[in-house]
Amino acid sequence: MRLTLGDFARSARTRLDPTVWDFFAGGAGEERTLAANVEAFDRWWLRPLVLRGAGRPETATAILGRAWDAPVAVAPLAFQTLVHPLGELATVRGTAAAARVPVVISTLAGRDIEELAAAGGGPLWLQVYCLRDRSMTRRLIERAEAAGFEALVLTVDAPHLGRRLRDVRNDFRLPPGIVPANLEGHDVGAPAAHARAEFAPDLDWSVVDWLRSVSALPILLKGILTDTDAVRAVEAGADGVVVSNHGGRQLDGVPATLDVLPEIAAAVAGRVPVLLDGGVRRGRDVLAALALGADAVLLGRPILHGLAVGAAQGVTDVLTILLDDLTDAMALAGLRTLADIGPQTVRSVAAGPPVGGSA
Ligand SMILES: Cc1cc2nc3c(=O)[nH]c(=O)nc-3n(C[C@H](O)[C@H](O)[C@H](O)COP(=O)(O)O)c2cc1C
Ligand SMILES: CC(C)CC(=O)C(=O)O
Repeated sequence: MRLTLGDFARSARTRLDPTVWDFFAGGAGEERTLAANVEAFDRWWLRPLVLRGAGRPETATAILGRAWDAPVAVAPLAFQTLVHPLGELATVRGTAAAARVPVVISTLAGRDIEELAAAGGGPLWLQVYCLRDRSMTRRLIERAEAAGFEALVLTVDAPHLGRRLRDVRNDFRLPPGIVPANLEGHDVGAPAAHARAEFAPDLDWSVVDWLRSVSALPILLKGILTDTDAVRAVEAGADGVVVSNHGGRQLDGVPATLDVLPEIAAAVAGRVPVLLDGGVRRGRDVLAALALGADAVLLGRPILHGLAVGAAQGVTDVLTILLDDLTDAMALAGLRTLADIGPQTVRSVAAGPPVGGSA
């Protein structure tokens, strides 16, 4: 019986080729950051308040003026046809069956943008890897906007791919036929070499103006890890930031996203939404992220695990488990709506026993 996202991870592992598993599961370098993302959530306890009439809590929220059923969206994840032939199509349908929340479609998606927009799912956002070929990047954005995508998520932490040692050791290559469907003529082969050849390695802050000049969609910057860059993002006109270390896949040795969230939320000071990804696996993780300043979180690898186990139904199951767990945690913590969540909702494990508490 699969009751947790960990159960889905274990089932997925038995179904996938070990080198494909390594590509999904792995991180850069010694994977310190990868491990830290998950561990960070265990450094917080929850502080429940009783007799609050919480009943069945309401998880709905609004981000960038759009209603979401819950503060959990699907992170951009490249090459989903590697997991299941339906790839992103199953993810879009499976997500919509669980909740009305956005799915962020990767620049390196395995299915056509137009096909995904026609799939009858919920809101779609486009993740942008800005390519050396700006005209191809622009065309991708224009197609997404024409198809009804609602936001752009520019990934800012990947001038090239981090050094993922599992992939180096496995000499990992995408099988023939696994291609980025929306990048005509791109035959990826080895992902790291493809990224070195095709991603713009020299982006600076002017890229935000460029994006603004080619699209009217809201622009979020994904991969912000400092208050300095969060302020810069807001000043550059970004409509939102995603606190992310790319699931530990880029620069190993950067902190867990949850650890940098408070400084970033304080610097942004409510001017734009703050999203977070990395290591979210339980309802209480969502609570902790919101308590420490996030407006919503993105879910990464567990979506791939759901896809591997049961295509669209697997994605639905993964999201349903997480959202039921969130509702359960809110009810038990006395939180009726997301507005009840704040710094008072959590307590640092490191804080030790309360001063003056009985021994
Ligand atoms: C297999 C895989 C592919 C990914 N592809 C992309 C991508 O195309 N674009 C991007 O911005 N981030 C990509 N990411 C990073 C995720 O969007 C996200 O930041 C990360 O997975 C969140 O951490 P989690 O997996 O611990 O939930 C990818 C991550 C994985 C594991
Ligand atoms: C191969 C990619 C560019 C996708 C990926 O693995 C990532 O972004 O982490």
